[in-house]
Amino acid sequence: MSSQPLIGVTACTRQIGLHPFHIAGDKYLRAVAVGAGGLPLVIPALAELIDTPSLLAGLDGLLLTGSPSNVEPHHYQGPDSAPGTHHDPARDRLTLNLIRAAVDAGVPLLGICRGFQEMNVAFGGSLYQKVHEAGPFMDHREDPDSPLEVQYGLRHPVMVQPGGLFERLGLPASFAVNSVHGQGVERLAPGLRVEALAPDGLVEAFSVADAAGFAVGVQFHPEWRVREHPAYLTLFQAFGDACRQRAAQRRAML
Ligand SMILES: N[C@@H](CCC(=O)NCCCC(=O)O)C(=O)O
Repeated sequence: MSSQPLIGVTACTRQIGLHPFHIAGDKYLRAVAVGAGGLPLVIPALAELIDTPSLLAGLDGLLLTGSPSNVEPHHYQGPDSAPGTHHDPARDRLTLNLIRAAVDAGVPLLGICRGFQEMNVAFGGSLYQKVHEAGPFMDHREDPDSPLEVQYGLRHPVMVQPGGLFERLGLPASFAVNSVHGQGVERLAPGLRVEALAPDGLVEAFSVADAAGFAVGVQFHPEWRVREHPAYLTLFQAFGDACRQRAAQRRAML
């Protein structure tokens, strides 16, 4: 039997030419393999065709990817989006339920950027639709005209909050991260514990306080060059360890 845990990776819907596709970025799939040591399995945004309990029973972990699209604001009772905002309602339909079910089932979970925002919404939190217009915050968006290396380069530190999972994982009190998002956590959902903050006070990471397994969301992108950044690697390795533990439990039950 394979020692690689099977890790579901959420897909976005995308029209390519005349055809609709379900896609997941290469960097997420590679980070699952090289950072977490897992076998990535892309999960299409086909909520109506997926039996969630059966899917979760076959998974050792779940990675919620980032995306240029934004969660539709009606999911958090927010005002309508500005005209032209990119949404992906099929992805919302899948992920918001899947997140709650995964945590209930003890499936290890790592949410990145949109995935982190989805976790907050799934548990009853709300989002700033434009962080840069919301008050004391810096502009957390990338410059879309700069090379990818620059867009995903280190932009600001995050401050690890004492007494939490990040501290137990041995992450330093402060480390530098990238920043590639326009939205952010406004009201933190009940049951989420802040793990790290940006210097402007924006929530950059949380864990699900009473989750049976690893359940972490990060606003930054640890999948980017995961092997080159010690804190990114620590997060993916901890996620992979939790997935291997679940895989061993699942095998023991066979
Ligand atoms: N659209 C949201 C989430 C931002 C996000 O996930 N960015 C990543 C884009 C592409 C990728 O790296 O997968 C927001 O703007 O806050």
